[in-house]
Amino acid sequence: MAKLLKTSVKLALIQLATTADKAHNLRHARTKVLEATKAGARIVVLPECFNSPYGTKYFPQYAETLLPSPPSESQSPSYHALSSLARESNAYIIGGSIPELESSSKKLYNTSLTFAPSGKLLATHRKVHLFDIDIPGKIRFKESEVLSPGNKITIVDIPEYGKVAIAICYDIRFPELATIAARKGAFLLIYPGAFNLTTGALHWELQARARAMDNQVFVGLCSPARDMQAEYHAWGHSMVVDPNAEVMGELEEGEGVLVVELKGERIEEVRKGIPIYDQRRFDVYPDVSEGFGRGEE
Ligand SMILES: NC(=O)CCC(=O)C(=O)O
Repeated sequence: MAKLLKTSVKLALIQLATTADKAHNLRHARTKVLEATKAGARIVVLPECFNSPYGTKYFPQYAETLLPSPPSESQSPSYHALSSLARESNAYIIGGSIPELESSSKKLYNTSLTFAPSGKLLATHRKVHLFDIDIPGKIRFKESEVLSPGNKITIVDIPEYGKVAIAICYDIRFPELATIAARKGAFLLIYPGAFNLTTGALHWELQARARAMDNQVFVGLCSPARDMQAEYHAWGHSMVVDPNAEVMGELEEGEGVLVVELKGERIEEVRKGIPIYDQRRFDVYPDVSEGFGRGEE
């Protein structure tokens, strides 16, 4: 069987301290990404809403239309900063997420951009499941008040390494997305995400380890650093989990860079020991398997 992760690779998660100053956030992201690539990282991930504060009132104000051509740099500063950073650092950059304004429909999305070391945009993922929750006395948040949902699963094929699936934060709570990506051959599920002090304590690590365990793949969750002066208090604790659901590395709540080496043979080793991947009984639950695919593409 061909290895899903073709060769070992260093993955970095940047737990960035974000501010209300977008230009500062972009400069600061550059410094941290270069720190990670100096340590050997080849795939670098930024957090959800890395260029703006996280909050529905901020999304319209910080939103950018994605315009690749150079004269549009002032309209798409984050797009261009990420593209040139990928070139400068010679790494694959999974640019967390940014508020996006789709120019024709005027709709807003929470969107992740992934760039190749050439600076080329490889994929965009618009958050599919909007974060709409209401836990009395704890937290109410309704992304759907201003954002529209995306409608696709995002998998990036990196020729050197293999397939990486990208989704955003609340998307992690929907295991179908992860399972479909794994059945399509992803070796790594990446979730830029900003959980909070209520749900972070309960479910952040649990979700990461569950998605890794169910699918026997690597999982990376990348949060902004916690800022108790901000309106939204991010959980932090960015982490990488291995295909056996073991935590390979985790940050605390402050700013930090986590670099972890993903070993090429680990997925097959785990799947050999506990072969659930090949033991699924699609004959017993064919409705569930619809759309999951029967193997790698
Ligand atoms: N930004 C988000 O989608 C937050 C998701 C979250 O906190 C959760 O509990 O789920």
